Amino acid sequence: ALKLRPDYPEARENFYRVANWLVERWHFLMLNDRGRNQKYQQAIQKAVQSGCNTVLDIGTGTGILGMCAKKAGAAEVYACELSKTMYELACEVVTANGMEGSIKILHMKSLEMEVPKDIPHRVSLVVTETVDAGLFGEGIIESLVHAWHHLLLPPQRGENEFSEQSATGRVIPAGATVFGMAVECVEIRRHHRLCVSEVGGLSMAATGELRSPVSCSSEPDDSMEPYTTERLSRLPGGYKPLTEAFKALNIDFNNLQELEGLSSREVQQICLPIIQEGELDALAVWFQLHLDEESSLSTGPQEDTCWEQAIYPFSLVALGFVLQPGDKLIIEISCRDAYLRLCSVAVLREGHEIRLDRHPDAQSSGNASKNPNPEAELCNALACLQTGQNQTKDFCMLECSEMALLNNLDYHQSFCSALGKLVSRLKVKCQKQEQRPDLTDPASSTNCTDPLYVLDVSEGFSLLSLIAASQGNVKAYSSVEKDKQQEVLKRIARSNNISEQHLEFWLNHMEDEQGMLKRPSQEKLWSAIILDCVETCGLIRQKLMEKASLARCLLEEGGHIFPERIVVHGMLVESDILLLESAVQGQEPTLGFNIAPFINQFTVPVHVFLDFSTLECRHLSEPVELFVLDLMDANTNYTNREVKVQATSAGRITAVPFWYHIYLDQEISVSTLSQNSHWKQAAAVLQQPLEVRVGDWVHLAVRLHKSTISISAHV
Ligand SMILES: CCc1ccncc1CNCCCCSC[C@H]1O[C@@H](n2ccc3c(N)ncnc32)[C@H](O)[C@@H]1O
Repeated sequence: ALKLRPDYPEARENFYRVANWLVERWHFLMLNDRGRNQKYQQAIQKAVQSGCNTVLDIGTGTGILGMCAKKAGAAEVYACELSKTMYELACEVVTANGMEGSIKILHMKSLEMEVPKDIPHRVSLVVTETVDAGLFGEGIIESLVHAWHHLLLPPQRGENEFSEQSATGRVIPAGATVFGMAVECVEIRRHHRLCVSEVGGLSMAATGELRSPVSCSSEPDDSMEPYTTERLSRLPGGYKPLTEAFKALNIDFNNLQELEGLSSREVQQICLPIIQEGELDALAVWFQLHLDEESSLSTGPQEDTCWEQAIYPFSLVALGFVLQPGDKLIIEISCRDAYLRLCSVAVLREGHEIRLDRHPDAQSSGNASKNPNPEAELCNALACLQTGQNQTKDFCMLECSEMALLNNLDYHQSFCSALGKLVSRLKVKCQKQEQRPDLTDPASSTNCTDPLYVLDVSEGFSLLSLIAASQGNVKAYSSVEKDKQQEVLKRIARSNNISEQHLEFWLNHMEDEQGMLKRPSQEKLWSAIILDCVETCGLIRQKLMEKASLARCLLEEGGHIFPERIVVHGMLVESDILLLESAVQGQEPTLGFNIAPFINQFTVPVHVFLDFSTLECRHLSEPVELFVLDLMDANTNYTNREVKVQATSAGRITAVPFWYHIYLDQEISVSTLSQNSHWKQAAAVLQQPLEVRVGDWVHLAVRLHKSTISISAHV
């Protein structure tokens, strides 16, 4: 659609969302990582010069590694790519670099490839970088086992073998070493477990077990992810190592037996001394990719690498459980279902062991007197872990952003105050009408014992309906849909003396947005409607203004929409990392190959899921108000605004990060940039960086069209 009508705004907005999805952001980071590209190039050159002259690039992406092999003089180069978009891109890139005749690119997964159907004979070299932050997440083990069986010449046997290199197969990278470390990190903790005992005046004692989608149990459960990923060096508040980095696993990609044995390797336990006091929040995992004997790439947190680490959050032990120096942490490592799984199973403290695999209330803190042989106790603790018999099944799963929202006390306290103000204001109004009924308008006669109606159409898990109901004489409607989540709300309501009939559930997924937004009943209107305005990624929710105008018609006299106003703030920054994550910067980082113009078609002008508080950047201006959205009065809204902002430092403006002050009423507001906000921020990346001197006035053209913010700048 964009190719046909480049100015068509809907296509443009959808393209951004689609482009973000089609081409993963790490492509830009990878291609801009000159060090990585050069290391791969050198390893490939050495292999080709030593005789590997038929090459297969598995997961070619833009084709860069295949082109390296060709340029190094390989006689035959093949490449395969499972993503259609990347396959087509690779074809364009190879053609643009004059190699279309000499690299055969296949749009298929390597596992489907056969000799001679897809490639005429077995190759002597496979290059690939099909790895994710957890190493195995892109299926590299399975791909290499298949490659050794079907696509590669047999490996070199022993040193004395005289067969020349070209008759033997080899893989680049040659192998990997996986490292781990136990960390304390509040930022991880608040995204993966409930950290508060009371929220918005509601006790959370009755919630039951709440879990994020990341399970650290060694039991593979399809609804859970084995790990999440974070860039430890960029987490707000940082992290605290609780153990030295330990070597978790070594794998040789040129050893088929080792590759095949990986998933049946017995579970490994290691015992780690705690080096400083702290709460066990997660295990962080990274790796070294050994391209060959000489060079390797690392994804470690201490490197200046751009890669994320795999994070295994810990959530089973009671909050406030502090590890002490002298403790020993027992960790279990397994990769049975092709995923690397690590979990902490026990702590050895002064001769007795504290099991970490049970829920706190089932804690049997054996002690030295009762437990003469802690190791025996530990072994049977681990044994029972194998069967997973002690994983409590009845828990409620929340997204990480929902868990962080639940832990956001300021957000809920603000709503509690704003709703309280509205409810008392409406009650006073009603009493006045009761004392002096307006005879000219019989409909205005209201019975003040009737409850007020409040509707919460927040996306996902939300406590706001309960907070409304807890104001007294309020009938609250919630759009929470999942059964388990509704049960949690009911349990919280009961334990906070909110009667069942003051809480109803409406389903949010009615066929159209009108479906959800209706009157509470024929003769009633809402006193308050709570809308969800900003997505976790930092963008305005789609169709927000339509929903707001619909909601306004459903309010009773004096009723209110929450929030009533959203003020968008932003500032001018110079940020190289944002450039590196959004577009390939010329030909130089990509070894002189002409790749940038092709992959940069997928550049999106707005970058999302940013942590602005830890983004490496230079501030070139003060924060400035960019835009105001009034949800209570549509007439004051506009779609364009010219904002002038003065540069306070000289530099090159590359982006305009923005965030929101969400006004619940005239005085009470929450910021999406606040310290324990569950929101991330977004940034408009400028088409062309803009040089400014101190004092220069920069004109920003801010446009909001269908919830998509676009910003252009000129001096
Ligand atoms: C230091 C490396 C690093 C460390 C941590 N995080 C990121 C990185 C950077 N590498 C990320 C690559 C990750 C994606 S893999 C690259 C491309 O290959 C494709 N594919 C994947 C498997 C596969 C297959 N069997 N057959 C054909 N194609 C295949 C994907 O469709 C993708 O386009």
